[in-house]
Amino acid sequence: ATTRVLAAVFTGHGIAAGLRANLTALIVLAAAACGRYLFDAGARAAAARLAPKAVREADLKVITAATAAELVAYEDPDFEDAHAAASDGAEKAGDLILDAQLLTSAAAQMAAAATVVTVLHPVLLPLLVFSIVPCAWGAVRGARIEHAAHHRNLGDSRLRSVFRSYTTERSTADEVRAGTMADFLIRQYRIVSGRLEAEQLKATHQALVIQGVGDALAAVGTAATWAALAALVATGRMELAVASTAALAVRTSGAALTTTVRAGARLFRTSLSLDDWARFLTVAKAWTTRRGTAAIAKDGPQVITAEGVCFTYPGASAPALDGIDLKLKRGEVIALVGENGAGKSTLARVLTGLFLPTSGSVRWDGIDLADADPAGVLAQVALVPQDYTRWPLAARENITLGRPRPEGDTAVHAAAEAAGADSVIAALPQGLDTSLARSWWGGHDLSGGQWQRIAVARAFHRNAPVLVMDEPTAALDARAEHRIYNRLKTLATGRATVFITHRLANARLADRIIVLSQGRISEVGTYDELIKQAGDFFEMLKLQEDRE
Ligand SMILES: Nc1ncnc2c1ncn2[C@@H]1O[C@H](COP(=O)(O)OP(=O)(O)OP(=O)(O)O)[C@@H](O)[C@H]1O
Repeated sequence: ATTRVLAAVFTGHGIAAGLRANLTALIVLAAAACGRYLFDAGARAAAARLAPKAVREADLKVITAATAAELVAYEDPDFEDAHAAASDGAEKAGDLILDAQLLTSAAAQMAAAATVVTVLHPVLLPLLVFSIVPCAWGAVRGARIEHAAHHRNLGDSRLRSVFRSYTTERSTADEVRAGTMADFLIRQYRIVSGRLEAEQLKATHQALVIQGVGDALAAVGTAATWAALAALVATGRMELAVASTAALAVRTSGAALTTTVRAGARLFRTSLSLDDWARFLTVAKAWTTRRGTAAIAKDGPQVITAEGVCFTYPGASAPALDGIDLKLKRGEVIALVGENGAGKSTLARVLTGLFLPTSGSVRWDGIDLADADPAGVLAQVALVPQDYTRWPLAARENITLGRPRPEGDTAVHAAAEAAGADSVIAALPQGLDTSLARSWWGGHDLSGGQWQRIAVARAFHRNAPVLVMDEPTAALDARAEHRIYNRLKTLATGRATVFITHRLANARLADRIIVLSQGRISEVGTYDELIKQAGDFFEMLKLQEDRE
């Protein structure tokens, strides 16, 4: 149709008459242009609708895989790097849709133009291909080089964003100011940024050289196409109107080529990021499927036994736990004491199945936790960790953690009362409905000790048969601490309870005290027995009493 319209224009018998005679061709051209516009707009609209959904689903996969992985995975820097790359990849999932749409439409345009060129004269096609291939090669190689640099930079990128958030976030704002740390942190930020930029610049240079070679070869191909076209016209083997259509097609395919190569290279880079996303899902799965499916009794274990338990953190040179043997019965309260770094928190995590021992075993009623269904195990555990989280949620959700009991708020108030958090809730403007997200409008904040009472209330509310509290009263005033330990005996009835404390007088209420030293059990006994032994425990207690 284009050739017929052009021929009508170029014949010299009057343009209007020529066009009138070729009205059908003109209508075909107009319809093709409108059709193209409509299809293109439709494709863009569809891509714009799909892209955010793709990002959401990809991100949810990362979140689900990360939360299902073993806790110890977070101790492995490779897992963290893979996680960062996957989060990056998930964000690019939307680009994948948009780039794929752009690439498809550009490729369709190029294919159409190439078909036209071939129909007009077959010799033009190989020349056109010669102008495409080197350009595409250069772009793909360049994208690969830049992505490899991005990969090498993953650790530093993570470090930089950590520096950034530590420097500017509310939780660290007081230390940054009181410690006049801002200059130091900004200097560190600059150092890491410098490393990142140098690596990126090196990669960009390499990519530009490769792309330059590809583009130069492609330019030779394009020049050859134009030369062939000129030769065909000059030797009378192609009419001028046909040559004009061919010239239009070559121009169209040239423009489409540029878009195709750009979109293709971007798509390729995005696909490499999605490779990272997929790789993380595999890595996380490997950290998920390390346990069995044996079912734990629904009402929790009667006996927890640790035999020859050793635990070494990934990458650590020395074990944090070394040959621990221990038996904890339901209804018993055990206090774990020892110096900083002795292994108390690690042992608490191993006994509750949060970590699996590197060697040895932890059994709940004879079932090795390595063979047990992890969800079934953790459903029986209530844990107050040393570093509890100040969830940006309402007070109610900060205690129920999204798992309300059938009794509703009655259970929440009972748990709060046992943890001494009832007075905290009573002072909140909207009681349990008060948002504890200070950074958001209308949020309310609590003091360190008030937060700790809420954290203890969480564990009490969970009403699980295995209760583990890691320094639950470290931030509490004397009265609040006294109240919790007074209540503990009652709350521990029918449960297996472990608490970690540095205030050794609190260990008096435990049925058994276990003293840890450098990952080993150094003493075991009741409070009175350990005092009689006059060993480590007695010595630490004396030091504490003398100080007080
Ligand atoms: N993520 C980790 N990677 C490597 N080593 C770790 C990690 N966490 C703890 N450790 C090491 O494991 C040992 C035991 O740590 P753990 O936190 O269990 O001690 P703790 O007795 O609870 O100490 P504290 O009284 O200070 O809370 C320490 O030597 C510590 O340095």
